[in-house]
Amino acid sequence: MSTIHIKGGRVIDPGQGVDASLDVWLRDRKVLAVGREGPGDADEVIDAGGLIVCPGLIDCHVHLREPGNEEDETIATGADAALAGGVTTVACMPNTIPPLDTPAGVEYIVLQAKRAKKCNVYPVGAVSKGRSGGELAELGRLVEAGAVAFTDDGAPVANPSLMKRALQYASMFDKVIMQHCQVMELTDGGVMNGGYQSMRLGIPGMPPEAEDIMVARDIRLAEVTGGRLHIQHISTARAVEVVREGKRRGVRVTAEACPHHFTLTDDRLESFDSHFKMNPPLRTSEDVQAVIEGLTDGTIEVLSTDHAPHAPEKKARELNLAPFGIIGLETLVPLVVTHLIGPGHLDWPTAIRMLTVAPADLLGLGHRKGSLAPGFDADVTILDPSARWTVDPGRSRSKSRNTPFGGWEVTGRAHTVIVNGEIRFRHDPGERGDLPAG
Ligand SMILES: NC(=O)N[C@@H](CC(=O)O)C(=O)O
Repeated sequence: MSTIHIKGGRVIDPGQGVDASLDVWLRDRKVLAVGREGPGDADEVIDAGGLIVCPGLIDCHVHLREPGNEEDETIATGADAALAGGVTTVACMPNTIPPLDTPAGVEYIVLQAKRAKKCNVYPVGAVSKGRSGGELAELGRLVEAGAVAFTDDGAPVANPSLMKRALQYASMFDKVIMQHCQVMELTDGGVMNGGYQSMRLGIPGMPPEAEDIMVARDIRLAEVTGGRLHIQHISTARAVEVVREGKRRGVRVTAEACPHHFTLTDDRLESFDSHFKMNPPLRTSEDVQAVIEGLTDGTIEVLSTDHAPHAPEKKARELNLAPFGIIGLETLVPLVVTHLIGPGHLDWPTAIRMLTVAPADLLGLGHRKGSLAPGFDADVTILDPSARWTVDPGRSRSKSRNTPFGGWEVTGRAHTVIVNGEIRFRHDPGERGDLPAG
């Protein structure tokens, strides 16, 4: 029976409506108490003075690459990068090789994550067999094996009839269909956002309407089926507006935004640097502003990373041949602090909600994760809200280095991370890249 006492921190637990200087006690892999009085006999005491103590952060959109592309990432390395980013739970995407479209594939992820003993990993199953968009996967069997949601991420579920059936069938298990919204016929061969910059640079574009159209289509399908729809990595102003309007009609639609879509714009591609190549692509400043407004007004309720590691030699290829995607687990917190909380777009409780109780509810984990209520899992993230440091790709715990944020001076980082009642990450003070306070 081990007890951890986290004392003197600012406890922010939006699920419980808590934002106060309180102590937290963990015992036997569960939250024991949050308050000013607790058991005196702790095995470990953590001084959280000047720090933020919150439920373990949950990232619902992470590519771990295992099985099949272990040269980019493994479950162990990705789950370790999550810890360094303050993330205690990830939902991993099914675009592995083979894809997660069978119970055995889902069970493999669960087993490998347990062996790694880093962050918690929950598999997201494929919607269609082989992620081919042709035939529904056996969703019920995938749920039994441990799938917490379904997506064909990396590809849309393009066939509207299949999408409609997926929404209907998944709702039998109260699971969400996460959609990568892209009309492929409009983006074929595209490398960056389609618009003024792509024309100016002579780079094939992916027009925003490729996202807008599928978002609108799928919201209508969710409306007629009553199914649960989640819009992944939303990136366009029109998509945000369509989600806002769908919510007004009572449609069961949620949405997530990733840091690159609220910090970067498509003019960055003038560098022809593939670290600015991801899908959906970087959009215009109007789109960035709309994503921020969507976060501010609650249209977008989840923050995620779409952590998409690619080995350096793959990203070193010329722009139109390099794969889409960037890593993000270790820059999530600093980019949220620096570019959402710092400028006043979000307050701390709202930002923490988007990384705890909101993704927990999305993944059906809200009864045990995403809050510090007594009896909940002892997953705790302790953040240093004022730490200033410089992003150094070479120090990432990911196997890959493909971040566009290298060299950025940021504020905020993970201090201590506890998973299942065990301290699994401590930031070592004076680490290279730390900047003087002030
Ligand atoms: N988001 C990305 O840019 N890349 C994703 C797949 C995808 O969604 O295209 C990946 O798996 O690399």
